[in-house]
Amino acid sequence: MRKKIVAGNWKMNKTLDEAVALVSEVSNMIKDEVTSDVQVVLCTPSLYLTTLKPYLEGQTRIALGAQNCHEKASGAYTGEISAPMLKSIGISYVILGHSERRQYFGETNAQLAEKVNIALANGLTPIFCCGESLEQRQNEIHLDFVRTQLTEGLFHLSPEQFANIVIAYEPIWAIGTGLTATSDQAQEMHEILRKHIASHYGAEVADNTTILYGGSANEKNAAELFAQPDVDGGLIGGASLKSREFTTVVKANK
Ligand SMILES: O=C(CO)COP(=O)(O)O
Repeated sequence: MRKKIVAGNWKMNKTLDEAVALVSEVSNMIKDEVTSDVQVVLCTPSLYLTTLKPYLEGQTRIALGAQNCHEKASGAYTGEISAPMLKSIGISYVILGHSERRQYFGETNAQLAEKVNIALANGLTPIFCCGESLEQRQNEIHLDFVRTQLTEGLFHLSPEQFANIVIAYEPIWAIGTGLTATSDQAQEMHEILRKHIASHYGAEVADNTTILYGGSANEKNAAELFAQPDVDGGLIGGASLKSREFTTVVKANK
């Protein structure tokens, strides 16, 4: 049985006081209202992770995650954060290859393969993002494009390593636009990705891989998206910045 996950990607939002308030509210709501075994991951700005950790003490259902890490362990990379640093503060998840990182920071599949390696070597679970642009979808090259992102970013891993990967399918045209993929579009891509994983690692590994959907997922559409057989949860941007809305999304992942 694969894990159900709802992860919040806060991106570059919230001051420290706001972050503490949001984590506290989410923690209380989840404690009181969520009975299912869904794993919640809060990917806050890295700057706050150490401060936020005590606010989740004893809260088994919520983990903290980073939004990126560097592909090297240490060195002269001003402004960067490494996987060993995240490990040293007890962080368990890291988003890798978000389309905003690919677009604004030029991250490539080859570089992401290195980031995945160092994240795994430090006991972090990568949430590996993939997804096509609107133009690629209109030109009907989106399936191949996303399959290649997985092949080049992940398929060098052994089956044992791959078992620690979470995939997030985030069509770029749906991110922050209010334009969600329909549940059929999400299911179609998730099924294709699972088959692609099966073609390389076999059906058992593919069946056990958690594949999240991201892109304008919110309290209104989450239940329908999560009801799709190959959609195991969500990577939530805007809707993770409000405690009530995010908790409603978490509860939708039954
Ligand atoms: O990029 C996303 C999560 O990583 C999705 O963002 P939105 O939910 O704001 O569209």
